Amino acid sequence: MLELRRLKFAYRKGAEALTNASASIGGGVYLLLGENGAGKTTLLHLMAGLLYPGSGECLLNGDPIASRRPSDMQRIFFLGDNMPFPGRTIDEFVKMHAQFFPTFDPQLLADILGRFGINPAERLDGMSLGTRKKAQLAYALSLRTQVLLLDEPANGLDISSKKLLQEIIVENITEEQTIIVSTHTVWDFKNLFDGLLVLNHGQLLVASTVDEILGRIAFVSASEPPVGALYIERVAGRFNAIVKNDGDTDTDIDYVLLYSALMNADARDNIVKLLND
Ligand SMILES: Nc1ncnc2c1ncn2[C@@H]1O[C@H](COP(=O)(O)OP(=O)(O)OP(=O)(O)O)[C@@H](O)[C@H]1O
Repeated sequence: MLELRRLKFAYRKGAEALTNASASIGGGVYLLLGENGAGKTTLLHLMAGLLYPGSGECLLNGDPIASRRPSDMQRIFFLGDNMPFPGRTIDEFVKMHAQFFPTFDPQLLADILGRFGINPAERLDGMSLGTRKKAQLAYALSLRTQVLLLDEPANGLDISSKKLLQEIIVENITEEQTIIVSTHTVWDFKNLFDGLLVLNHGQLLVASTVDEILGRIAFVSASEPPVGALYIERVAGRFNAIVKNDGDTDTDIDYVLLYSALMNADARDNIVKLLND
């Protein structure tokens, strides 16, 4: 379990990049959304122990991650966008680094590399951007850490690789694992997520499971604007709306509509209040 307790962070010469973030994040795959500069990478770095909170805490199983206890560091892996992977080949990189992670599963690495069509003896510096990214993702997933933080994992991947990545994650995630995926392209993995985190100008507006969200609000499409809707968008003559879920209306989550609503100053407060009450 990851817990954020009134977590704050400011870069030396900047405004606060994260303001009073509080949340409890259990197992499952979470989508992390926010505009450019909203604080997503900052939050992932705090969760990985790569940054120290200005105040507040980020806890893993009750331990402050900022203490960087080896037993906690072995449970967390952060894969950034464009991260350098020193070593000539994946095999060589794994020999140098994977030993730090007791949960590393070499069979899973071989399996994922095989499914992506990557030879572990292939030189990393000769790989295309997308192939290198797939090799890095294969390594990250095969570490089987309790927490896996993926910053823009779909960057550089072709359409079939994105589909395959989604399948591999679904097949391999265990109940104890939390995977947080920061991405600007939700539709790449739209059936993958169990939860949602939304940042806006350093404020964590939403940190909920999809089930919790759908228990509070419903997503409807109608030929007339629904009365009392929390947010409405008109698309191709229809009204796509977010409404309060008073009963047990069963709808699918529309991440793009919810995100647009949360970025809309008129709709934001009511929806955030409803989701967090
Ligand atoms: N090293 C740094 N020094 C100073 N300010 C920084 C630094 N890194 C980020 N910031 C600032 O902190 C804020 C949050 O940045 P962050 O990189 O966390 O956003 P982000 O949501 O990941 O953005 P993007 O979607 O563009 O990757 C921004 O205002 C950014 O300018």
